[in-house]
Amino acid sequence: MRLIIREDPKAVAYYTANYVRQRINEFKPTRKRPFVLGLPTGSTPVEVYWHLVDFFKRGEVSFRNVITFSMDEYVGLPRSHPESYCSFMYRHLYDHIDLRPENIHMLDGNADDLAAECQRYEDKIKEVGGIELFLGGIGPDGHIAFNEPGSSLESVTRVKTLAYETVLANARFFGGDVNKVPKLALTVGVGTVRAAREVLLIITGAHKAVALAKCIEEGVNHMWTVSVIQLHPSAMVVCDEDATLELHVKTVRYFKSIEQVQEQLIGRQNISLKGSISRLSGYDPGQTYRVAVQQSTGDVASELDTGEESDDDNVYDDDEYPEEEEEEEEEGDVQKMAVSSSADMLASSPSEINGASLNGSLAPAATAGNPF
Ligand SMILES: O=P(O)(O)OC[C@H]1O[C@](O)(CO)[C@@H](O)[C@@H]1O
Repeated sequence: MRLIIREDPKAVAYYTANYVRQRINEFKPTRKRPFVLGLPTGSTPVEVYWHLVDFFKRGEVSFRNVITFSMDEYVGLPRSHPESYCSFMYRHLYDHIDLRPENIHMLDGNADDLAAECQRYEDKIKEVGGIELFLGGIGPDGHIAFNEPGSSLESVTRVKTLAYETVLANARFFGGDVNKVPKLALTVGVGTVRAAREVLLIITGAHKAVALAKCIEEGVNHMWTVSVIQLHPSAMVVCDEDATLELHVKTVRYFKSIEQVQEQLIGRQNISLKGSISRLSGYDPGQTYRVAVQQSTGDVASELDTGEESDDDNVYDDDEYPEEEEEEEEEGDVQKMAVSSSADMLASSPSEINGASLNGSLAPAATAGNPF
């Protein structure tokens, strides 16, 4: 599992959106070979979606050959209700990008037969070849999607009763009135998330610090369903500093040092987007070095190996990172997307890459695209 720690929720959102953009572009989806993306709701991913909309508007990513599956939906709330997860997804993402309507998949919490609806969803996921990347959030009680404590770690899409803690947490979306929060939801299962080829979780805020500690430092446990990602071969958690408050200092340093060593010593050019080391060009095991921690503040936070210091804080210049080659797309309707170098991936904010920050106009206004 990778744990990527960024300064604050803004840096987490940018890192995550940038990662999704690059995964889609590296995949080079076509109509016949679409990129299948699982998506969460909640407040945490909102800024991720703003960035994705921004990338789309700038022509840096297309969703034309992306298929999406939402993680969950309330039972009994009309789809047109502003707090339905269906409305949420249109408001924050779908109304603003080029997804084909037929590629949008959501659970229907008003279906006559909820069990059949859940089975339909599982079948559809299989039919499109499984989920390539599941983006997820968690609740303060460590639930992933709406898989509350005690959920089977093999569970699939089903009806779930929400824990009181979750109802309380979500009351803020219903005028603070717990009585207005639906008590049932349809949710993909823990097993559904595990079956995705890659899982990326975003966890921010001190109120999720215990859940993150349970996820990272303790065993796999159905009372903290997020902990199941320890068993996943390709899982990454992107969190902010506040969410690390319950982790041991040693754990935080460990994960930060892994990122630093990879970036500074092994070299970004040798690391794939998903974190594996594929080659070792320019790597010198005997080199003396100074590690600059590239936090979003950009300051130097630690030094490894006290031998001779290099003149530069950065061992590698951005210019040294090879550009990925662009290939011809298979189909005429596929927009060509530039694949950014992995140097982009490691940046924490838009200004590090584009020299411009996200402008406020990006926050999408509620529009009428939600057909429900
Ligand atoms: O990001 P927030 O607002 O804390 O909410 C996260 C929640 O949203 C969910 O994605 C529910 O859809 C859960 O995984 C989690 O409960």
